[in-house]
Amino acid sequence: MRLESLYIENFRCIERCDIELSPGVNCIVGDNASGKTSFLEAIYILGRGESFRQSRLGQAICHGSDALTIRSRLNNHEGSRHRIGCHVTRQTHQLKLDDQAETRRYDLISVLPLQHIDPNVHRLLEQGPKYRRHFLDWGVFHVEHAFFPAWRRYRRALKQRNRALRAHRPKHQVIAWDAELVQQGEIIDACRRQYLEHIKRRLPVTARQLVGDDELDLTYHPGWRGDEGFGHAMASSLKQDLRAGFTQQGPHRADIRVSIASTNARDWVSRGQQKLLTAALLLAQADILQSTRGVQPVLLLDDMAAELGETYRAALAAEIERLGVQCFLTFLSPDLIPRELSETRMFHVKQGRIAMA
Ligand SMILES: Nc1ncnc2c1ncn2[C@@H]1O[C@H](COP(=O)(O)OP(=O)(O)OP(=O)(O)O)[C@@H](O)[C@H]1O
Repeated sequence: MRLESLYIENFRCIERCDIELSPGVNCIVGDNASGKTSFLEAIYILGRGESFRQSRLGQAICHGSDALTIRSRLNNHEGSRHRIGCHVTRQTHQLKLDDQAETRRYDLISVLPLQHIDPNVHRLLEQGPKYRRHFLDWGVFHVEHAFFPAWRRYRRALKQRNRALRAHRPKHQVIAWDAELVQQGEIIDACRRQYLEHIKRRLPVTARQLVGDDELDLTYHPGWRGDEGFGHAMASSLKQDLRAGFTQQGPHRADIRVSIASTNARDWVSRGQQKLLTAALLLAQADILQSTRGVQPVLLLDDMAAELGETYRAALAAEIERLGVQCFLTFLSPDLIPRELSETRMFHVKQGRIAMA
């Protein structure tokens, strides 16, 4: 999928922007606080229906305005075209895909798969399992069709079971949810395992080069103990669940371990290497999406030069070039744009005004 155009009105410091985009590499260049991240954020909102800044969308309305608007025309290489948009007021927000009466976040995510690589991307390795589950499930969602319905049913059953546990309801009201949890949990688990095999096969050369001859490996932890399956693990942890007041085992606790030469990667590599390794994992996902579903994701890379020297920047740029997908990269200065990126369209941003260079 590619964005042909982008229209932004009253979004953070961007009062108005109406531009045609390159189907390849788009570089957004400007000083600190000029509006580069806001530009990427606007695209992210179109593809996800929410912001990566974790604030309510209403807070992104330009100070002094009542509403913000973001719109784009999209096309894919097979010629299918879409229009997506988002209109936000202080009270409400409305997402719109083509002429659909009601657009859900699910519709946007399906039509515009976005891969976002920000300066904190290394937290995927450093921080809690939530980030790694999120990473895994982004790919599983787009590639394994059985995943999303199972995930939705699992979440619903988990919520009910936890509610029963918290309220100290009788045991039979708690275990009434177990069959559904186990059935859907096993589908989620199978989808994740299958997807992880794709990742292992496609982890780009960038990552292999990064860790030299040492072995880079990903190990999946399903979220429960023992080898006898989720049903068995769930039954044997009932007593602890009743005591704790929540469901302690299951796919909602899954994790993946990224290791190099059998050592956890976060304890082994430098911050710059962590960043490159994480970016390589995310780019592998983009690669899988293209090769298995023929869908091209859009890449958003915020300040890719931060903490990366020339060699690492060149390696990352070469990988982006190889993928050949549409991407948006921000830079503080044009000198930081790697030479490996060919045919780039450059936009200058100054105090929220965006113009083609
Ligand atoms: N709702 C808003 N209305 C107006 N301006 C806002 C709003 N929210 C944020 N801003 C401002 O927008 C400016 C641009 O922020 P942005 O994060 O896009 O900059 P940036 O170019 O990515 O900067 P850096 O290179 O320092 O990361 C900031 O000065 C910020 O204070």
